[in-house]
Amino acid sequence: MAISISHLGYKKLSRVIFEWQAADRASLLALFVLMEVFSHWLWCLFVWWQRDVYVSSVDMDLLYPSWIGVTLTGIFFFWMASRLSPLRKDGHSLHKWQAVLVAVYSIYIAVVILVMGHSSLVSGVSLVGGAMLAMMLIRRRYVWKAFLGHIVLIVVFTVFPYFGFVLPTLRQTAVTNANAFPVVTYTYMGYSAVTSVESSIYNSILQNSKLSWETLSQLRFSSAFFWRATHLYMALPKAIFIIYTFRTLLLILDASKKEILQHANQDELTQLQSRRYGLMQMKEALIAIKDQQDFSVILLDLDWFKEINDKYGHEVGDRVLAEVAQTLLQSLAEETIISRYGGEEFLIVLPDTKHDSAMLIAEQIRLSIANQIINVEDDITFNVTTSLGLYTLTHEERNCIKQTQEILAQQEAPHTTIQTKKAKSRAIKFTRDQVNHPASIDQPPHDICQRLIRAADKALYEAKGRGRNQVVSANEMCDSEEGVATSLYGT
Ligand SMILES: Nc1nc2c(ncn2[C@@H]2O[C@H](COP(=O)(O)OP(=O)(O)OP(=O)(O)O)[C@@H](O)[C@H]2O)c(=O)[nH]1
Repeated sequence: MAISISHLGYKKLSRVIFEWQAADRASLLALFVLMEVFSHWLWCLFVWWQRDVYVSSVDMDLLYPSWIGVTLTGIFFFWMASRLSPLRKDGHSLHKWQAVLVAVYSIYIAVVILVMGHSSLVSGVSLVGGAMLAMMLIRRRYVWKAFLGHIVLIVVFTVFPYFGFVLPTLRQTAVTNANAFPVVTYTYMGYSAVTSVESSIYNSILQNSKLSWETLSQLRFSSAFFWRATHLYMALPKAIFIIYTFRTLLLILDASKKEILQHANQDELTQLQSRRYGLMQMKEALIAIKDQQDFSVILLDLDWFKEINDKYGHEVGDRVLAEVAQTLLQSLAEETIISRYGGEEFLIVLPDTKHDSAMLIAEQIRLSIANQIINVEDDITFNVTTSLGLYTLTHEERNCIKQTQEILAQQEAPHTTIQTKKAKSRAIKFTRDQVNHPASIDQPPHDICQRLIRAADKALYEAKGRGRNQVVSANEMCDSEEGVATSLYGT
């Protein structure tokens, strides 16, 4: 393998395997197959060793050619595992080798199922599990084709006997005496034969309702027990291994999903929420707000930031942004939504905060940042100032919006209730789009976040115009002029 794996822990090792090159993963699959073939080889050795015991359960004439077949297949996969890794750069022949690998393995497994007898456990695990494992490690197109071919082979083998073809099977199959113990079986057993074998085993083991070691050791003479144990031996280690690999894959997927979400939701430089995630959180907070609660939004922009960049360089500019973000995180409560809205602009959402409290908080933020000393080098320090625009959506205004939504909804209906003229005219524009997108009148208008931010932005613009390093409230501007109100309620 290309990577030394001795020092890697379980999780790291799992991740490393999925980051391997295609050729290394294909040779890993060849090695897994080799392990499986070797376990089949050991089974043949065991049966040959105990041939006196199993001569009545296993067709010994077929055991030897099967054993030779298993040995040759094992040598082939051993050779293939050693050939695949050096193929890393040659994609074309790698594809060819992958196709050969799955084709030979599919035929091998089909023959194993055939000669071992149709155990649903072995065929199920091989068909589904083998395909899943191979899809993780080599080209999916080949595995898919092999999977379909495998299904065809199983169907063909199943219907063959109905056309008079005798297929070879290692299993001696015919019940000669189901009541004797040890039971000798020669045919493929039907349900009633299996039941009688089970009950004779049960009666023999539990003599006088007690477990007897002597009768327990006699179990190995039972053909039914032997073949069940064989099928478990063939299927279970493979099933456990495949489920383990799948679990590992899912763990890696979970970790990757978490990483991707973190990248999408977090701004890398400041570690604050990204603009998209901040807006999403803001909308959720707006939906969750209770009847009597007010909702405040602050837009904060660094003053003369271009000059800082020009004077000290972009790296220092980046550090300023990161330090301002840290100040925001430290000075605001946990439920506050803080996101990087643009280059040097931050959006702060204060759910359940009245206008006066929000003004106090904004003023505190401004002071904290202004008092923060930025060190460029040992002897060079400076301060940055910020301008903040604030807007508070009061619960009265929200009620007004809600009422207007109701008015517009009722205008669709034949009977309308009488509403105050003022509320109607203020809110009608705000909710016009909502009626065009009729979700629910309990939901805020779909672009309400943009409108609140737009109002805060007007106030921010005003703060810049008044000389920077100050907080301006859009609500106070709203009381003195119509501009902000129009931007909030208009389109
Ligand atoms: N270092 C750094 N600079 C950035 C980043 N994003 C935006 N900027 C810079 O921020 C500056 C913003 O400049 P302006 O929009 O003119 O604003 P200003 O200089 O702060 O002036 P006022 O906002 O009017 O006080 C630009 O020079 C951008 O290049 C960033 O991530 N890192």
